Amino acid sequence: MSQVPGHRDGRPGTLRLLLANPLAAAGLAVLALVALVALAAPLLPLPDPAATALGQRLLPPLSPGHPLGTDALGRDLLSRLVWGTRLSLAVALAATLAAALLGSLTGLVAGFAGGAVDGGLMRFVDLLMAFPYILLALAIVAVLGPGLFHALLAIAAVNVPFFARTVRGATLGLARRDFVDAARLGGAGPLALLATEILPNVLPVIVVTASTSFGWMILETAGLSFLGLGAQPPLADLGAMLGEARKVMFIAPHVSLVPGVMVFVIVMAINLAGDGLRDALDPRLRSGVPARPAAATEVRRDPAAMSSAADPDLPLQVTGLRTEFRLGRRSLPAVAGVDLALPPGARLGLVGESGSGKSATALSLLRLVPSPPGCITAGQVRMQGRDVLAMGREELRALRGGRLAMVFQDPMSSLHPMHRIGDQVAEALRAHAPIGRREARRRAADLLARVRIPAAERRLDAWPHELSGGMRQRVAIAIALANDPAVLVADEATTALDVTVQAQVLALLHRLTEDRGTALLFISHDLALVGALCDRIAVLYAGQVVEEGPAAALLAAPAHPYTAKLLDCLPRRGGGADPIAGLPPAPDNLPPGCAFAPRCPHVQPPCSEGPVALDRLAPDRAARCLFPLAGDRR
Ligand SMILES: Nc1ncnc2c1ncn2[C@@H]1O[C@H](COP(=O)(O)OP(=O)(O)OP(=O)(O)O)[C@@H](O)[C@H]1O
Repeated sequence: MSQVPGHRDGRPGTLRLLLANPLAAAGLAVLALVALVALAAPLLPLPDPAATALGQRLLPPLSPGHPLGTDALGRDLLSRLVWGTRLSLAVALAATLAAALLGSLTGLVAGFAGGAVDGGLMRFVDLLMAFPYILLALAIVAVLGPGLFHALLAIAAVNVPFFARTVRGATLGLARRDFVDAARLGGAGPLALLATEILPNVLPVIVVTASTSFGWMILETAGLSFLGLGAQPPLADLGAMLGEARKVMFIAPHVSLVPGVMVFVIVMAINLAGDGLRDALDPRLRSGVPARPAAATEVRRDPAAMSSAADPDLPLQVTGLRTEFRLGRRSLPAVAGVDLALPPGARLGLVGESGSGKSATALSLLRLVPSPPGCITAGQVRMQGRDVLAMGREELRALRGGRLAMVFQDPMSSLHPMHRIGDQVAEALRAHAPIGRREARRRAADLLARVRIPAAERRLDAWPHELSGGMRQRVAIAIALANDPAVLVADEATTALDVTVQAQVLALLHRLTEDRGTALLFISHDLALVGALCDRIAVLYAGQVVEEGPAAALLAAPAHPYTAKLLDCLPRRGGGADPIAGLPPAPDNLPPGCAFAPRCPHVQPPCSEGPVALDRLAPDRAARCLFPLAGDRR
């Protein structure tokens, strides 16, 4: 793939992202134009903005020599507008920089240091915020005396608290995060932590706060000048122009309209550009257009390449599924043509190394891969014959958490911390069935009992943080089971649990498939765990199934060298594990031929010649290998 110049990873830069957002680009263009004209004011063939000509008072726009007319003293409005804009922009910019610097520093120190430092600094900030800001600014100017510089100081001072509070909030959230603790453990001092760990994360917040405050500062400067406390004659910024125009507002409205429209245009342009900047600076939104992920993964399939062999009896049938992540001009095929079939009550294990595409496959089934950057580009996901990838919004909403449910790795992030668990289970029930609160609560208690939560009735009122990790995962499973799903997808659902709890959750999942005929897709990197639970296993490598078959047969005699190597990685009693040499390839940089060839101990020249198909070895086994292991080679 070709790359965007200047960006190693091919992602678009901030400016390109900003320009890709039409509103932000329009705001930026208007702002650039206004700033350019203001900067070029001394070079433009404009009359002196302070030169009065009483004989030419209040000329209307389009008068000869005065395109925007004149004011009450006969001064040229166009010239005053350009010079006034220049002054307003300069004051607002200086005040923004001063407030951003002082406020951000206060917020950073308060949020990072905590304790008495935080208390002292924030009480002072609260004190400043206790006064209406315009009153405070008036008070400051009253003490210092009128004048543009004093207005600048007043406006900067009243905006310090906004920066301080915003930056402190962002810093507080970051200061106790694991990556900061890791840097602290690595020996970084407080200053280094602030500069290298916290500041880069807070910077987008500062930039966005500054960009929105800039608009406010233009209005505030205009406000003070309008009241006669800012720019003093003959100097005039936009606010002073408005103040002077007030007296002739009814006989010559254009005199106030000219600066008024300019204030409106600048403030709108700044807000639009500021919004776009916030999106462009957020690395999570950098992967394409600056937008938040859509409610469902985008599907862009070639209709001509759709297969039609649907089996209406299968709870889940995946054919040729292909999911890509589009990062600028790069395209990472995380799922590269996956086929899976789950009959009722089946337990299919999906295993593979980190990055092999397990989660991307699982999320694609529910169309939960974030778009952008994710996009499903080929294949079908059928539930009882209906193609999930062709479903509309409502149908998809009913399906998720209904017939097709999912359990994630970390129950703490899937459970809402502010709702009692009984309410969360009841909500899952009520989202899919028209039942009352009392009935939902009764069924919620049944569900908690079904997932073996002791004293289920009492636990309904517990908060997520009051439960152990294992209990939380059971609640997540209870929510997934609320609507008796035909298919349950469990993505690393037991990875965060200790072995005894893990065994209990596995037993629970096993019983579910046996008792209710729920088909289970169990995703894990742990082959032993998958072997203990599942009746079939599919091994994923570089987004493709490389081997599939009954669990016992596949574990006893793997056919693909990758499966064999994965088995070697399992710790053995009395001996260590044997890790696989090398690293999995990047999805967008696969070797020609078999993706495992560069790491394969049995590689032969034909392996690197061209794509390798998933071949049937027996009626119920398949491997994507030209030289599958057999007999003593296994
Ligand atoms: N939001 C994303 N943007 C860009 N690339 C992504 C994104 N999510 C996943 N990928 C890439 O897709 C590939 C597959 O990732 P996936 O999360 O499916 O792997 P996995 O097998 O589930 O790994 P793990 O076991 O570590 O969770 C990886 O190369 C990963 O870097």
